[in-house]
Amino acid sequence: MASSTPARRHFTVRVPCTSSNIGPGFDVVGLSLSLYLTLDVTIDPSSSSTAPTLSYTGEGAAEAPLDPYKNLTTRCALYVLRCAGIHQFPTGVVIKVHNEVPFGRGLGSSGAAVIAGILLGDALGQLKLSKERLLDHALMIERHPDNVTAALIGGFVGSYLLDLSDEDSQRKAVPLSEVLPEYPADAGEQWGRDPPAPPKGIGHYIRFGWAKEIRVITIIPQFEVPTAKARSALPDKYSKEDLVFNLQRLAVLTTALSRSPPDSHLIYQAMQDRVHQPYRAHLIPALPKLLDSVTPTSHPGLLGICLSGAGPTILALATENEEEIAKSIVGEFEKEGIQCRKEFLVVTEEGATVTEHEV
Ligand SMILES: Nc1ncnc2c1ncn2[C@@H]1O[C@H](COP(=O)(O)OP(=O)(O)OP(=O)(O)O)[C@@H](O)[C@H]1O
Ligand SMILES: N[C@@H](CCO)C(=O)O
Repeated sequence: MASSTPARRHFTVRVPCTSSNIGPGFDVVGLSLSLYLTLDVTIDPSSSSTAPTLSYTGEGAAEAPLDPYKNLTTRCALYVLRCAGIHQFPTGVVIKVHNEVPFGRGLGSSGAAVIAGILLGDALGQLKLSKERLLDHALMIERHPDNVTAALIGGFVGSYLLDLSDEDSQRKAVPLSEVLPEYPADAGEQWGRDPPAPPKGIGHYIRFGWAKEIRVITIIPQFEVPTAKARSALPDKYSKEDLVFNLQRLAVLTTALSRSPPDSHLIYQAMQDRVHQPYRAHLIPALPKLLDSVTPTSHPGLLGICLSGAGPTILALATENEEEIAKSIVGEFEKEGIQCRKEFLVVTEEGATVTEHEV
């Protein structure tokens, strides 16, 4: 019997940006927000092109590699395919990327790129992996679960990663997003060795509620802080007092943000942090001043303020007066000679999506 030619396909992958930590929840909580990384993907199996053709518009267009073996998203897709025993991309893949998520600002651009790549690999291989299995792959690439879990699941999410074995945590064949700029030479697809599939069920998460009154203000400075640099500024050990300080606040915060009407005094205090922000202050000049001067007393309507992810973006939560709050934060950055853009964002109920279109 003659084998049938694979059908042409057209699908869209859409992944929200994320703000992680929300003060005390370092590497634990993430919030998915309404700036998106979108891939428009067509597959024409009759094409002679073996490597995907990538084009890219929007944030990061000048930096993002268009070589599919170097680009973070397509490397993640290839990782998923190879874990499933599929050694190459299908022929005739054309990917048009449009990105609204600024690079290196603390809004989860790398997490969005990783989730987009995992979903791309799943869709290209028609693997139909479960959300849990998709997350396993993402967590082998971005080892802190906060951004990738919120980007995949949507909403306000808490998560943890099970301890990996020494062998799993050191696998060179995984395209680690913050550690390696690209696959190490001996893990390239032409070497033909497929990476072992990730261990099963390594990421566990829960979605929290989000009070409908809470609005999200992001102030995005015009400079980047690479996450790897912001993580290397952190100490290896913490005092018992500082850990207890954060644990107490995080326990209160996850429920406080779900209650209507939101209690500004409870939330403001519960968003204080001693685990990452103090150690990153030298990377974001206005940060200490901002955290001290923008309060529910000085700015009625404000609920809390913190560094978004590894920074430099500032996340402020408020029930009203968003314009005034944003203006004050922008003003503090301007005093340091730093220009910013402000975005009033919405918490996305839906996480990452893949939509197949008729061709
Ligand atoms: N859409 C994308 N396509 C390709 N590479 C990307 C994309 N988005 C991000 N990256 C890569 O990830 C890097 C930024 O990742 P980094 O972890 O430093 O910051 P971030 O994810 O924006 O911030 P945070 O993790 O604090 O939220 C970029 O410099 C780029 O190399
Ligand atoms: N939790 C991470 C988020 C950045 O990706 C950090 O603060 O380093």
